[in-house]
Amino acid sequence: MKAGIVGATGYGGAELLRILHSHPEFQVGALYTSSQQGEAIHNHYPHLTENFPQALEEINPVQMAKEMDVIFLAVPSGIASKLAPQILDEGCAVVDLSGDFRLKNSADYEDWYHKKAGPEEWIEKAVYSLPELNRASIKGARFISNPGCYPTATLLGLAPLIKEELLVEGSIIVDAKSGVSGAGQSPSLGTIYSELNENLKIYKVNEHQHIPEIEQMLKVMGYSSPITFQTHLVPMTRGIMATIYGSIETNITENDLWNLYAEYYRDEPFVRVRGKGKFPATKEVAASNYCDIGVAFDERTKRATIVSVIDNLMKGAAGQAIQNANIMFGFEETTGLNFSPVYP
Ligand SMILES: NC(=O)C1=CN([C@@H]2O[C@H](COP(=O)(O)OP(=O)(O)OC[C@H]3O[C@@H](n4cnc5c(N)ncnc54)[C@H](OP(=O)(O)O)[C@@H]3O)[C@@H](O)[C@H]2O)C=CC1
Ligand SMILES: CC(=O)N[C@@H](CCC(=O)OP(=O)(O)O)C(=O)O
Repeated sequence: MKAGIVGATGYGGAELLRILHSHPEFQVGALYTSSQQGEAIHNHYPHLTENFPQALEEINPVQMAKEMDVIFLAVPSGIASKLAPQILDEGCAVVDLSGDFRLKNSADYEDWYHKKAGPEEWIEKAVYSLPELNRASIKGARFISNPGCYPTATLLGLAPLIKEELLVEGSIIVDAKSGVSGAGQSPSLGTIYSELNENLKIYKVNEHQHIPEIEQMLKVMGYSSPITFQTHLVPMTRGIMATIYGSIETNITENDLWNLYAEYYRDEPFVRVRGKGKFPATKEVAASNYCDIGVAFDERTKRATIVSVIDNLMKGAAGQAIQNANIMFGFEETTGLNFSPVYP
């Protein structure tokens, strides 16, 4: 299968290349760029020297669709909404890493992303794919909308509680933290060293574009109240930790909660539930496609605390995109993704 990558010079693109380099089923057919046509990728990323000799090509959706079996869009939101329809119209499969086709309600997209939504027809056809929660709907799809990084950590952390209808409506609070690679490679004041180093900042308070994405999926799963969701920038390169709080009125113990999570994720290759009293750290999933989860229940406050960690560029972006592409094309879901985390 020939895979083309648009936005290969970005962080998500670089991770796609790292995975595809040793993927037995997908071969990197072409790399596309809006700014570096004719250059070799190793001029931008010396760590890829000799891995990908082909020159970066200009973005021509019709041509790309003719030459590739699947196109990964690792471009900013607002760009994918223009490219994806043209590629799909030519019959080529697309996996979109951006937020452009995740929200089924265009008005929500325009409110939270402050950009014009893509064509209604393709918003409807896009399959929002978090495999652990809805892998059945991915098989046979041609257009995958890959979930956001924070929603992946949050929804995997919440799913067992939502499925068992244990959470009191309106009680979910998510305190999420991300490494700076989550903001991509383009420099900005907030991401320069002197602003980040020895610092911890909250951002997009009550305005984060991932709030409607999480709420949309929770609704499908049966929980319809709004959530409180806040994001913080941490002076580290990779990783997301979502610390999730929710009230439980049913009579349960911490042991019950742990058994629920262990059972729910027992057969999932990429979700690892920590043992009782143990909580994951971001480094324990670095550069891997794992989501690691720890759970606790405070019998005094009747509140559950769920800690969910992922690598934002892997399970939060490129890793999950390949996982989805594997399912879409009928390959073993874990193909090319059996990385142990990098530690320390
Ligand atoms: N970083 C993360 O942790 C996550 C990112 N995402 C999403 O994935 C997508 C890629 O993110 P990321 O790799 O971090 O971003 P980067 O900013 O690192 O890279 C984006 C790439 O998009 C290309 N690009 C920029 N403008 C245009 C344009 N007008 N037309 C076509 N291509 C353009 C650029 O490549 P060139 O100049 O070569 O064209 C650039 O390298 C985004 O939508 C992001 O929101 C999703 C989950 C997590
Ligand atoms: C640290 C950091 O800035 N993270 C970014 C993640 C954005 C992202 O991945 O955007 P979409 O999923 O919406 O495409 C943010 O919080 O906006």
